[in-house]
Amino acid sequence: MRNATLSVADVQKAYGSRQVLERVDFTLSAGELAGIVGENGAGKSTLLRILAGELKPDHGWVIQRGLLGYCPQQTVLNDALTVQQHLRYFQQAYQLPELTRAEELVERLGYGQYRKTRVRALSGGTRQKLNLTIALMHDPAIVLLDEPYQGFDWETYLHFWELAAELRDQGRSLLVISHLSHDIERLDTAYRLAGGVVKPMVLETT
Ligand SMILES: Nc1ncnc2c1ncn2[C@@H]1O[C@H](COP(=O)(O)OP(=O)(O)OP(=O)(O)O)[C@@H](O)[C@H]1O
Repeated sequence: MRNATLSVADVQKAYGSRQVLERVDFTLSAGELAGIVGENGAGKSTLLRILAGELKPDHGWVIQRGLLGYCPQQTVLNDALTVQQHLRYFQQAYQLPELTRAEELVERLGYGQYRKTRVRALSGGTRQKLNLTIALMHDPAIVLLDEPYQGFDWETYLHFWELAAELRDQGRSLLVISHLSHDIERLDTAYRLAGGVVKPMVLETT
């Protein structure tokens, strides 16, 4: 496939006797905004954790070409640190010379007033904004997002999709996990995860 940045083939995963992923195959390309929808418990987070390298599949392989950004469903934040301290911490982790992009994302997502606030005092939606900022601040080529707009108000939800489309137009690859079928109209490619397999959905064009 043209400019494939993420190739997934024959990925299988069971928890004990429960086979969650039977066989997952798909490819993500540069400049593609894709999504995977599925019912609660279908295995979406399990798949994303495997793609992010956080969980080992029982079988199959994942090939990634380019830097990865991952926004997990559970935020990976420290309650005792402020927003700004998180940005500094991840600046070191990603070895970024400056925080320009991170600052831009903070402004874009509209939570600049909380820079000096400790995470324990942030609302769920604001924590999620920080989680998303951390996933994007190093300008990754491949972006894996697990229900990244949880707790967002409607306006922020729309800003999120604008940002996603912008990254796609800049040639990044995005994979968004969702349990909301109405998100599919915002995607270039939509897949449904059911019965342990991922199948393309036909998108209606207007
Ligand atoms: N660490 C684990 N050990 C055992 N079972 C697990 C584990 N993680 C997930 N499961 C089970 O595997 C199935 C798939 O879980 P997963 O979280 O991947 O689904 P999901 O599609 O992301 O669901 P949701 O939409 O509710 O987030 C569920 O039945 C879940 O209970």
